[in-house]
Amino acid sequence: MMAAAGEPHSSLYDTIVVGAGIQGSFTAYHLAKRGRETLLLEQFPLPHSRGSSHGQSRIIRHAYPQEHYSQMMAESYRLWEQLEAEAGVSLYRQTGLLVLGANTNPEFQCWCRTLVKHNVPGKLFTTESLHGRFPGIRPYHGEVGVSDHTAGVLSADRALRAVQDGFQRCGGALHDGEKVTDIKPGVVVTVTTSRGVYQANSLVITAGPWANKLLAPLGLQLPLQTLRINVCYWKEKVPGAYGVSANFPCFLALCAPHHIYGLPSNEYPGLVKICYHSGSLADPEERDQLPETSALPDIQILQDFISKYLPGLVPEPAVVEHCMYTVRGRRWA
Ligand SMILES: Cc1cc2nc3c(=O)[nH]c(=O)nc-3n(C[C@H](O)[C@H](O)[C@H](O)COP(=O)(O)OP(=O)(O)OC[C@H]3O[C@@H](n4cnc5c(N)ncnc54)[C@H](O)[C@@H]3O)c2cc1C
Ligand SMILES: O=C(O)[C@@H]1CCCCN1
Repeated sequence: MMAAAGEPHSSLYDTIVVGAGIQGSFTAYHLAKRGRETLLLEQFPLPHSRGSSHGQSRIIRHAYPQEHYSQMMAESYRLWEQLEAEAGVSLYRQTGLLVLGANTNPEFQCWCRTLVKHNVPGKLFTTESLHGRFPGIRPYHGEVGVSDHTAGVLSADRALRAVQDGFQRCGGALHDGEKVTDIKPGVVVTVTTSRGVYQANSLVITAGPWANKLLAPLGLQLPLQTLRINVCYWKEKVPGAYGVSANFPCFLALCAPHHIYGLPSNEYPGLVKICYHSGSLADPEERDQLPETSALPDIQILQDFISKYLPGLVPEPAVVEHCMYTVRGRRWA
């Protein structure tokens, strides 16, 4: 249980942030760095694995088909570097990212245009040069590739800890195991929790999959859906063959209805994290209640992909963890 850091000099905070996932934690951290009296409220004792920010790894990349994401990334990399320096920890490991697809695929062409437009260092691979550079990848249907050399792996859990510690170092108050149960808007907003009542000049809600639950009593709903994601890890037939030290990159394969993505084996030696960028509708309060529908199609899609494209992996998930996505409608947030 995180100790509640220094309480504000007055009973009124400048800002209350609801939700200490990566979004809320960074929001609170940058507010406190700017001298704002900030309270960060988290319903579960930290660290926890119920939301979207937990786990060992995330991909960071410049390459996004969504223009606005690519535009934000230069500053994002700089802010990550700043946090690493302040926290004295390493959070980012450059591995490069390979986007795999058919060169006739409009989405693949969009990725290539984005990389060129933002002068992202990278390389185009023919089917032959792709297999030559990445022997562990079999371009099953003659796919080609384009790489983003700046991409890499962020240590997710370590990043959360670093930014929450930084927030408290800047005088922020972090209350975990304290659920927000009521919000009363007004010139001063009043926030009631399972342990107290607080007031602030402004409120930021970064509740991830729980956002609409918090907004409902205020008569607000966002067009969001929450999905249960299977975070699958697959065993290397030759340990290390798909590892960071074998220069295996993060990858995104545009050869399924939704993306399939993977990271080089690192956090669990001998196991490679490869997931399907979709999942089943789930309430965050009942995330692991299996849906009535048939066996999990995403795992079957992954097994089929791995059998065809990544012959050096055992096509049976060795470990399956879970995470939540919050997506806008059927399109991805
Ligand atoms: C499997 C998976 C892989 C991903 N891979 C990548 C990747 O490679 N690269 C990338 O950039 N992104 C990736 N993402 C997306 C990224 O992880 C999420 O966008 C991000 O973690 C969302 O953070 P958040 O803070 O919005 O949500 P969360 O982490 O869910 O945080 C919300 C927090 O609010 C708290 N909360 C909710 N209600 C209340 C309440 N009433 N009172 C108090 N606290 C409350 C919750 O307990 C939770 O801690 C991935 C996500 C998943 C699930
Ligand atoms: O955002 C990312 O980079 C990864 C891969 C794509 C799906 C979501 N997670």
